[in-house]
Amino acid sequence: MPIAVLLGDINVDLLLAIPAYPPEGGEAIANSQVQQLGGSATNTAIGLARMGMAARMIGRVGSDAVGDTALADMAGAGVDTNWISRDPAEPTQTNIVVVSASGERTMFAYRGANARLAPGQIEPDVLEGAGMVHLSGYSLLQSPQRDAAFKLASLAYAAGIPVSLDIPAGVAAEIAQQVRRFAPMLDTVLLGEADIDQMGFATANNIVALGIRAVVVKRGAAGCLLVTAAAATSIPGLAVTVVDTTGAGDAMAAGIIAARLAGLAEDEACQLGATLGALTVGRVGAGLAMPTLREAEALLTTSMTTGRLIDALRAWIGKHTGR
Ligand SMILES: Nc1ncnc2c1ncn2[C@@H]1O[C@H](COP(=O)(O)OP(=O)(O)OP(=O)(O)O)[C@@H](O)[C@H]1O
Ligand SMILES: O=C(O)C(=O)C[C@H](O)[C@H](O)CO
Repeated sequence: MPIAVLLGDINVDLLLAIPAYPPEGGEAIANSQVQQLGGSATNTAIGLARMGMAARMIGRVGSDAVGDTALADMAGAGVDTNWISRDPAEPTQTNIVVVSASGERTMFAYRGANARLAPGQIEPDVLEGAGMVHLSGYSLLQSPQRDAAFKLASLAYAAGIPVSLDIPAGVAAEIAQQVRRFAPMLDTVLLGEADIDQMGFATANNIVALGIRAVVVKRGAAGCLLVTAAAATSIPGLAVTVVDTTGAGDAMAAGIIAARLAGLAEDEACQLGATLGALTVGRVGAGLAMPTLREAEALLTTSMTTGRLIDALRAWIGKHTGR
């Protein structure tokens, strides 16, 4: 099976669940505190590993203890960490993730070592065995990390390897110009419904018109919309109790990439993405909390009992567990 190569942030998320936001200068006492591995592309890499896929991560952490833990956690989950460098001066990014009573996340971050990933770190052999390349939208925020992302996308495009870009909630307007610059090299773009307007596109079809083969519009509890030049297909959301929305988009990307690498159709890939997204909002955080194949199968079985996707998931499980 071809592997996925991912470029983006490697973070430690400090998740604080608060009952309500305080006024500026006030204090919110959290109901709980969880510290765990995070970073959008890292979460997607772990999600892919949880699906039994091979994932190679390109990124940068600090020369600090949290960087050691992040690398060990990723390697322990089965992600190839050989293309991750250490910054001698900047810290591993730590995100304060404030989760409100409705489960919505708001983040505070210093980008530290992530932003210092340089194009010199991207050698052509990073694409050895690659079937897909995935970029996190956070990697388009600043150079030199953005230049590294551009170099990787250019190499992949030249080699005929499809490139996907996930645009996380909150940064769309900031990276709108960069998305247009990267567009000729992109195969698939995932973005939130509200981001389409914020980026000045008005409709998902206008993004497709840039030459992008598939646009996946993330719609929270409503699921997602797959838009190609030929059709728009709605994939409904699965019913779950929302605990924390952190990483839902990252999990969705993992499902889509895994299914595509496994040769499933585009709408089935989105269905698996929506399943992993729904499972993720039902738990605290992302990182090592990314759903497994068995969890995806169990949730999908409650909404559909037959079909190629379920068969494929069962075959995957059989292959990885000998069941
Ligand atoms: N409340 C929910 N119920 C069911 N499915 C959900 C829910 N929230 C998200 N999902 C699934 O996960 C996908 C991605 O979630 P969402 O739309 O919140 O993306 P996002 O804003 O990019 O997330 P993030 O940036 O926090 O990772 C949705 O398209 C949907 O399929
Ligand atoms: O990728 C980044 O830089 C993020 O801010 C993502 C968060 O760390 C978090 O894990 C949610 O995706």
